Amino acid sequence: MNEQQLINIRRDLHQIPELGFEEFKTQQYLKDTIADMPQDFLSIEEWETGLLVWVDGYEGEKTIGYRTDIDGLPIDEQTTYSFASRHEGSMHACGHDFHMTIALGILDHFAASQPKDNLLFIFQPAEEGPGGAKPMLAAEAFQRVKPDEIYALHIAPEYPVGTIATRPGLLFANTSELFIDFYGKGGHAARPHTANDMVVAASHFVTQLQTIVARNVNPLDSAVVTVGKITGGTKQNIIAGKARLEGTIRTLSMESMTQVKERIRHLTAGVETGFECKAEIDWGANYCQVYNDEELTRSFMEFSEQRDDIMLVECREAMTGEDFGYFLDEIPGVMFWLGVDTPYGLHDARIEPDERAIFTAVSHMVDYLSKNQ
Ligand SMILES: CC(=O)N[C@@H](CCC[C@H](N)C(=O)O)C(=O)O
Repeated sequence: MNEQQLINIRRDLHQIPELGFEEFKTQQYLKDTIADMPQDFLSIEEWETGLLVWVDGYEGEKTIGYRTDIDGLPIDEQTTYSFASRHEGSMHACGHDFHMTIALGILDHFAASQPKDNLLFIFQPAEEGPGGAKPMLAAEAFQRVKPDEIYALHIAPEYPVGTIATRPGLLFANTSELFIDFYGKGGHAARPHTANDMVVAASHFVTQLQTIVARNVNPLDSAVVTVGKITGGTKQNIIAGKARLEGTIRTLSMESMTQVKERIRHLTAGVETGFECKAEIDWGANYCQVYNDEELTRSFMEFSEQRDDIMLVECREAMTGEDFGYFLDEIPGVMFWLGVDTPYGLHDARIEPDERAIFTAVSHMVDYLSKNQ
């Protein structure tokens, strides 16, 4: 594939973002694109809305996996693109259109030029939620072709194009979603004494949540508790009988995750008592940390450092979550950041990553995966 073809693919995919396990058009687009490649060494299997694409190696003594996520986010796009999302309310705002294009670019190379090792290209649904990696790993279809080592990347807005950033060991945090419903008693805005206001209860709770990171978690073991959404009530002059908080927890250790959840349970019980209401907690999807294999990561970093067109950064760990962590929990491998140089962060409706990063990643991974040939 030449550079223009890669850009066209990225722009096509950008227009059809779909949420987790609803990636039907995306799956069809991937299948159609792969069907245009030489087929001699390829076999393709569908898993839910994802794909597993096997490339037969000429020696085939081991199998190397390369994983991309394929889902979009529920965001109203605000870019300046002429090829903006055609799916109202959905957007590729976390770079999965880049990730897929890069995977297709690498696959296209090896479909035409048989690799020494077998390669498995994993097009995984639902990274943003509810999490496709865990069920995919457990699936018989995956276990049959399970690779011996595995790689993945994530775009990084803050680094210039040409940058690869990673580190041996912990790269991304443990995550848990957080949903809490508060149930009280609605009423007339002018008669608060006859009602039980869940906007007030939920507001107190959000303030109390801030004490967990400030006062409970060891300051040397970082954690984040973010409430990203609050809903409650129906009208300005009606007291809300119900309020809902939606958020996420991030920790660098499982011990802190257990501790944070325990504190949330206690604080919730306190609000139930203090405000005479009922609360229900749902932890949603939980992702395990992304932990890079130390030896493979050092070897990948050494390889990257030798390249004139790559600026290698040994970065700090991040509080981002990624269900690629489940693959790394079973298979040694490496995840890395790819610089795409945009002032807007991941999950920002205005993000416009620099497309030249696609060529950097394809050529780097093709060379890396060819290094033992
Ligand atoms: C790379 C990235 O942005 N990943 C997401 C993963 C979502 C995790 C889960 N749905 C949660 O919100 O806890 C992230 O938000 O870090």
